[in-house]
Amino acid sequence: MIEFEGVTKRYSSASGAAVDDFSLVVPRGTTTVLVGSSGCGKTTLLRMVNRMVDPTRGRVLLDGEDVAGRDPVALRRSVGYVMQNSGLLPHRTAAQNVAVVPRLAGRDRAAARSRSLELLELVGLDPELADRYPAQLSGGQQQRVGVARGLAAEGDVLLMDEPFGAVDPVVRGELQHELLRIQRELSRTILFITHDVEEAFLLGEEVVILSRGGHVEQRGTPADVLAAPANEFVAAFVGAHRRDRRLRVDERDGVRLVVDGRDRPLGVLTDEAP
Ligand SMILES: Nc1ncnc2c1ncn2[C@@H]1O[C@H](COP(=O)(O)OP(=O)(O)OP(=O)(O)O)[C@@H](O)[C@H]1O
Repeated sequence: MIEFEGVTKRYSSASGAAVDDFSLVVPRGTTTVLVGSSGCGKTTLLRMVNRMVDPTRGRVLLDGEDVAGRDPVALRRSVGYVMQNSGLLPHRTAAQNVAVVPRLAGRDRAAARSRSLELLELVGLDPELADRYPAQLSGGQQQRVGVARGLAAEGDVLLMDEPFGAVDPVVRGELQHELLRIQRELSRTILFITHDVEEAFLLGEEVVILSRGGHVEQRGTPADVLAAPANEFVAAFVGAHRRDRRLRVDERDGVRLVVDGRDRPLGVLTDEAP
């Protein structure tokens, strides 16, 4: 479990607060997505969890323990972290990049390699690519390696900072669905940040809509937020007024189709249980 207790961050005494009095609980084994536009403080919040940023005020607790009392290096080894541009070491192969994590945790070379190959398989990387260098992989493949490396941390917390932001929409969709599958299997405690509300709705069991200064405009399940935006800011941000979000049922040849506001069919209505 990750808990933010009234955290504030000022990068300098002259500047305003990047994050002002933010509180949140991310329950164990769930995915919470922080979503908001550029500069609202998402990365600052994420980095407080592994002490890449220390709060000016307030506390962050991991499983009840204040991270301020933890050794930053040991903490960062135990918390998985996946970033937008994968952050892979260019002179290490995909398998070596992942194996670095278990090696640092004290596993021997053979055990670290076997763990690395297991994780690369879990994230859907073709085993033939394991011994390639990052520059020999596509952006999407590099991100898979980045996710495998994040999962190699021994703790159950995974921080994901716009991990799929730099890949094309098709690959992005694949990676999102892979993450959902992996999460069904592993039940990690995931804090994910994005500025893409569609991604937040797809991945988050809970979504937190932020405005400047890490101000929480609304938090809830995607369904709660979409059904009842708390205010105009949220309604505009989630596109509640967009025509293509409105669905209706259309009957064609005796089949009831669900279509969106642009007449695109989304699926078939049946009376069967899912
Ligand atoms: N190291 C730093 N020193 C000074 N100011 C910073 C630093 N890092 C972030 N800030 C400022 O803090 C505010 C929040 O930045 P942060 O990166 O957390 O936002 P973000 O929501 O993650 O944005 P983005 O989506 O663009 O990455 C911004 O105004 C930013 O300029």
